[in-house]
Amino acid sequence: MTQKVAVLGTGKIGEALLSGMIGAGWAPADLLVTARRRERAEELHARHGVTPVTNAEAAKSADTLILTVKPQDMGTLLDELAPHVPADRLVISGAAGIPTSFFEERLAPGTPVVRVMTNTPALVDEAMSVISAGTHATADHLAHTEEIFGAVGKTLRVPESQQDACTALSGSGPAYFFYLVEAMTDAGILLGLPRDKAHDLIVQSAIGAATMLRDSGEHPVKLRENVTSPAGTTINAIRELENHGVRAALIAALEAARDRSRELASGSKD
Ligand SMILES: NC(=O)C1=CN([C@@H]2O[C@H](COP(=O)(O)OP(=O)(O)OC[C@H]3O[C@@H](n4cnc5c(N)ncnc54)[C@H](OP(=O)(O)O)[C@@H]3O)[C@@H](O)[C@H]2O)C=CC1
Ligand SMILES: O=C(O)[C@@H]1CCC=N1
Repeated sequence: MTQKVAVLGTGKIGEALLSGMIGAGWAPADLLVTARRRERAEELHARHGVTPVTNAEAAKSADTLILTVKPQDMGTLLDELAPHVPADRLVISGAAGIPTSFFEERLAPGTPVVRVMTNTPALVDEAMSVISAGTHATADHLAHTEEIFGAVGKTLRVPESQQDACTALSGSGPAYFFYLVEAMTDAGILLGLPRDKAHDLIVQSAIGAATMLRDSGEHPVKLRENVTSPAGTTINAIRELENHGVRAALIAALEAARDRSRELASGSKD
């Protein structure tokens, strides 16, 4: 039997997921999308051949509903959806912070809910998607969710109690690396390199380091030690990073992201 999947609130994450699913073999005819603005719905149809519908139509005709609106818009979307979602639909939330109980309290009793935190490398099929079951989600629901998010990268099951931490690490994670590249490119300019050359040097170093982290099987400390020659250049840079508290800043930054994820749990506008 064909499984229809609807993405509700198809913005950056929703579109990356759609695109990956189509690339992995899903038929556009089996994919429904909703958007708040008509021109956005038309754009998605033109780009991917998917069918724009209303939120209520999606709830009635898709087997799986993937909700990818901002956390602050989730309450409004659920108010609109709840009367139309039969209890046998799988509801997957891609929103930061919002617990599965938020959905279970608003949808028909027994509705299976799965919470997923993915990240923007979904655009290049290198996402990290972290998956947790709600009260009524079964092994089949988790497997189906893995099949969907597996189209855009890696998946990992975690207890829901770890979702806010995972949001801080991998959900927001790409932003920290982009920030580092931006700062290191600025350093290149300070050292007299043209911006485009500095950018290329840093990006290729990032790709090389990421590939080694993934493929070498070595601990990051060992990989760093291999770059750090006695009385060499790298140790001078590392001393400055330590002097400026970069390690402590990163720990505090991720803790702040985790805390914000917790605050988003209510789906309120604050
Ligand atoms: N961006 C990221 O790196 C990540 C985001 N997330 C989570 O994914 C979710 C989406 O984020 P992102 O894609 O960045 O956000 P976007 O703003 O790009 O996408 C959300 C989309 O939902 C639309 N929308 C809002 N309300 C409704 C509604 N009632 N009916 C239909 N469409 C609606 C918005 O319309 P409009 O364009 O008119 O505003 C927008 O296009 C968030 O919950 C976020 O926490 C998770 C991991 C990473
Ligand atoms: O910043 C945010 O709230 C979203 C969730 C994880 C990444 N971006």
